[in-house]
Amino acid sequence: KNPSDPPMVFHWFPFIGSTVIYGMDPPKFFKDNRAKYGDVFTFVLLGKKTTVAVGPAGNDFILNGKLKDVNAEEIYSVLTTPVFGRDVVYDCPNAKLMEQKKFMKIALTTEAFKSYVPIISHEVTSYFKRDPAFKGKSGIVDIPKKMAEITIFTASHALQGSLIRSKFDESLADLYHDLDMGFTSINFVLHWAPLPWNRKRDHAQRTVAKIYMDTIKERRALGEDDKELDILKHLMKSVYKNGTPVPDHEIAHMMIALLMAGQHSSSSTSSWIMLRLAQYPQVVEDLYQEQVKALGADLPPLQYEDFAKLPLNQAIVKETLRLNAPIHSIMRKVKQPMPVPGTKYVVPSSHVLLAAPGVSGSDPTYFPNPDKWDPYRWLPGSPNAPLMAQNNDEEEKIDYGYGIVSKGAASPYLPFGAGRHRCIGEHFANLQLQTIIAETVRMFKLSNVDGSNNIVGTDYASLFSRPLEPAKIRWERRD
Ligand code: HEM
Ligand SMILES: N#Cc1ccc(COc2ccc(/C=C/c3ccc(C(F)(F)[C@](O)(Cn4cnnn4)c4ccc(F)cc4F)nc3)cc2)cc1
Repeated sequence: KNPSDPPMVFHWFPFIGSTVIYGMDPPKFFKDNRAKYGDVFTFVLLGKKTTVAVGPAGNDFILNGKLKDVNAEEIYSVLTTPVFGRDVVYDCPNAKLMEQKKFMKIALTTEAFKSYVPIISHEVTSYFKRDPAFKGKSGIVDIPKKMAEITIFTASHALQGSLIRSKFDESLADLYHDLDMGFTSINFVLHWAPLPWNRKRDHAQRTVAKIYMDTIKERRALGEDDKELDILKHLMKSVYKNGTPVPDHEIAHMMIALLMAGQHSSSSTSSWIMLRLAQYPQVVEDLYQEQVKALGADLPPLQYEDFAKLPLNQAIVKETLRLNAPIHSIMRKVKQPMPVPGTKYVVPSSHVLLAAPGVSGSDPTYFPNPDKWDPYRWLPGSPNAPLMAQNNDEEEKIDYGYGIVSKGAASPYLPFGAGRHRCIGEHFANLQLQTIIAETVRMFKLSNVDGSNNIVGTDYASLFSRPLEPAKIRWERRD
């Protein structure tokens, strides 16, 4: 035992270590061990020594780690490459990922977002009108299944274009399901195993990639007639710094990556949002009134500019992501010994680093009454207002090759990560989720089936934490 090693969480068995107790409830595991060992401690996760560093300093240490010290692709590639396909995201040097993120981010323009709002609105309202679970005056529905469908339709149509969206009504839906079976945290370990779902995953990956490549050819043939502002169109025109145009198979694989990212994060988050609104029916009424006051009692069709006038609608997404972020653990391989600033610890190169931004998101130092879901805390004048470590304009900014991002070093609220691997889908996700909320509260009142203000527990076993199912809520159509 090296005196500079961070403290080790007590465990009975080698290899298993603390895997099960961590996997059951990661936030509780982090909180309990933070109380015992402080902000930096090591635990054994499936045989790997995993050093956790929590709090704003821990977030900064890991998320702003230097390329020479920390590596994401060594951890994630075994999970993502079989699903996304080769040569993209974690199956290529980081410099290439930075260029791929630049291409994706450039496509997500304000002009594109303005075109997305009517698309997302229409997908939501037509879904609620045609789905049998929402027939009649009121009813009870298992909401996660419905939100998974709504998010795949809205994300595929907006981000991938109407041609891809139309294919989700046919073959793409089942193929997506097979691909999704391979996107599980079990594959962090058993990615190599010839398990039945891994064979289905591989077949689905090849078939979906081919659908994208055929669509690319279709749209090339359309030429200037093709007016849609989706990412696929933009990637077809993208060229790497070394002069190479992005190959069709890489475009297809990036589109699969974006589909998986957008789908899992938004379907989990939108499910949590619906469950929170059912937990607090008064908030649904406040959201409805907010729209009436800001947009007029006749509630005209939503447009991009409206969301700036709906602060409570925006706060719903922020507060839900504070307590129910889909990614609870961000991991990096340590490449060379890393001294932890302000401590005597040095993290050895055999360790994996784990950042858990959600820990500071639930820390009373920054969020008074942290365990209460209170969207009003993000609006001026709330007693539970966040005590941010420092305000945003002082925050350090940096460009890793895909645009200026805040280092987020001091921020206790990082549901979209920070630094080189920071999310590029944040603005799309916010637009998509806010549109879903605004359309839903126009059509329905929501409440818990038993009228209580309880909420279901979290399933941490899957790759993205999500509500334990079934998660039923009661809806009532507004007359
Ligand atoms: C509520 C929605 C979302 C949340 C909470 C979320 C969260 C995150 C987080 C925490 C990271 C950092 C991962 C790491 O550091 O290892 C990340 C990265 C990323 N996300 Fe998202 N995300 C969301 C939606 C999206 C969407 C809609 C897209 C695509 C359209 C997307 C694409 C990406 C990409 C490309 C990265 C970069 C990964 C890297 O550089 O290694 N995300 N996201
Ligand atoms: N016993 C037991 C037992 C033990 C442990 C456990 C559970 O332990 C863990 C540990 C870590 C994790 C990590 C989650 C994780 C990381 C990366 C990714 C990702 F890469 F995939 C993503 O960031 C996703 N993303 C980004 N934005 N939106 N989505 C992404 C990036 C780019 C891209 F283009 C597409 C992408 F979609 N996805 C998820 C999850 C569970 C259960 C049971």
